[in-house]
This record gives sequence, C-alpha cells and structure tokens, in this order.
Amino acid sequence: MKRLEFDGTEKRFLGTSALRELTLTLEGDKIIGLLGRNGAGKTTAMKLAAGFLRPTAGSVRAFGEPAFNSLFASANTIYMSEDVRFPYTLSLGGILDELARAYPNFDRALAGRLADYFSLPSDSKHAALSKGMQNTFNLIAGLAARCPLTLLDEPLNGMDAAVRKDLTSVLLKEFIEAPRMIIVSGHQLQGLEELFEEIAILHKGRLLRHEEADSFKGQFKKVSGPASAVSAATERHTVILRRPSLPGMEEAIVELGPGMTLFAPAGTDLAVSALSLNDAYIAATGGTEGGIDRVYADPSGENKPQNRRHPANRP
Ligand SMILES: Nc1ncnc2c1ncn2[C@@H]1O[C@H](COP(=O)(O)OP(=O)(O)OP(=O)(O)O)[C@@H](O)[C@H]1O
Repeated sequence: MKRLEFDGTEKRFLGTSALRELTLTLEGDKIIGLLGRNGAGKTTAMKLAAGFLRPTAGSVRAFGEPAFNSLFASANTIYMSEDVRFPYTLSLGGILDELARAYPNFDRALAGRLADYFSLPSDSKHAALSKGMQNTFNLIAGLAARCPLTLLDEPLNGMDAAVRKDLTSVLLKEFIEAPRMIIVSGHQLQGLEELFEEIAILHKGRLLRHEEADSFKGQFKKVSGPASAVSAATERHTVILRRPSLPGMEEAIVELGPGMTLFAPAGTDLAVSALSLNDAYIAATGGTEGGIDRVYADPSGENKPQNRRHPANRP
C-alpha cells in the first residue's frame, strides 16, 4: 500500500497557487526531507497530506485513501509544526495524556521522560512556553505518537544549537526504535541533512526534484582556482553560481550533466569539492549566476542571470 500519493495535486488560495500539478509518491519507512525556499508550498503539501486541507484539483491519498475526510488516514497520521496549538486549559502533562488516548502507539512514558529532559514541566501551560520550547514540546509529542505517517513541519525552528543537536538524535533514535515514514520539511536543514534518505524539493509550488539524498548531493560540485581553469573545467556542466574570489581566481558551483563527473586535472591549481546537502539544495533552487554578489556588483540590474536553462529559473 502506498503511504502517500499526490496525483496532479493543485491547491489554490483565492488568487494564489500554492501547489501546481504536484505528482509525487512516497513509500516505505524512511526519513524524507521535503525541502524548498520560503513560499515553495511545503506547509501546504504537508497539510494536504495530513487531511487538514482539501485539494483544489487532483488528489492526495494516504494509505490508499483520500487524505481529506478519512478517519483511517487521520488515525495513522500526525502533523506537527510550531503553529500547532493545544487547549489552553490543559497542562503539558494533560496534553500528553490526551494525545496518548487519541494515538494507539503513543509512548506516554517516553514523552514524559523527554519532556523532563528538555525542562518542560508537566504542570506548565503550552502558551506560557517560549517559541523554541513550544516547538520542542510539539516535536516530542509528534514523535512519541509513533504514527506510520509522521509529518514534521520545520521541527527545529526557534531552538538553540544544543537543543537542536539533542532533538536530531531523538529523531534518529525514534526512527530506529519505531520505523515509520517521517517527512521533515525545512528551508534550512540545521544538521538534519544526515538523516535524510530521500528528498523532495518544491520550488514555486512545483516538484523540482525527488530522489535519494546522496545521489542528489553528488550532482553538485564546487570548483575553484584560476579563472581560465574554472571556465575550461565547467564548460560542459550547468553553472549555477560563479563569482570572483582572490584576484584572477574564481569559484563556481556546477550541476553535473547526467552520468558526468568532474575532477581537478593533475598539475593544475583547480580544486573540486563536494557540496553539503544544504548547499546543493540551495544551489538547485537558487539558479542565478553570481548569487547575491551580482546585486552589489550590478546595481543597474542589466546583467540578468544567464543560466535560463536551469529548472529553478523557469517562471
Ligand atoms: N491560507 C492561505 N491563504 C492565502 N495564501 C496562502 C495560504 N497558505 C499559503 N498561502 C500561499 O501559498 C504559498 C505557499 O505557502 P506555504 O506556506 O505552503 O509555503 P512554505 O514552503 O511552507 O513556506 P515557508 O518555508 O515560508 O513556511 C505562499 O505563496 C503562501 O503565501
């Protein structure tokens, strides 16, 4: 049974198209990164998957059933984000008790231990917590529910570095302890990138990429060295960003053509290095030569991006 299927899914809000013709099938127990810049459509896709929104056109199916209005799908799905609010009258402990009643796999004891570890007192009110603490609590609750389809919308927003590091470990431990499909959205990966087996990138409401994280990452390289050597080495690839570094030197980020590789020729000063998943995804969704430096170097705006072939540059 397919866990989650978007088929020609469109979602419009009055005049805005949040998602356009999204066709994407996700299967199996794995941690999947749903990536995209601000406004790409990640939250909309997650809320459609959770059955909170009805698609304008096309369909969204979870566990083989329409996600919207399916009791079976909603009993097996949990969506968490920093915007999820709980009844004001309940304490944190009370919220965990209620969630344990709603979700059959909810590990109430573990949720309590995690809440203690992250200094979230059982008798506190959710609304009285700081933003980062609210999001920490929401993530604990979302993971302790152990739902077969777990949707975490920007789960590390607002957390300090130490909490982020701990919660990244919690996410991995939880996945190992109770394998499920965990979809994590974000525009800043904040250390989560090592967890992703698969990624889907949304860009301006459309699916830009869907593939294994390692294979995606391997398609991008950073090339730096003398300008002429950088030009020669990158001419057969899609140049995403190119900028001067030291005098006479340049650095470029390229996307390799299918089946192509790029090595620094022996005896040259050219350096070729891999990109992190975070940088590769930014490159894939950036697509303007020169990056922010171009704005400062060319105040007239006449020197428009040259790389119109890049998918991220399509209107
Ligand atoms: N309820 C709404 N009413 C009107 N427009 C909306 C609504 N929800 C989302 N949008 C629009 O749909 C588009 C996609 O928004 P969405 O929140 O899904 O993106 P996102 O990728 O999650 O962005 P971010 O990373 O900034 O949270 C945006 O242009 C947004 O303004």
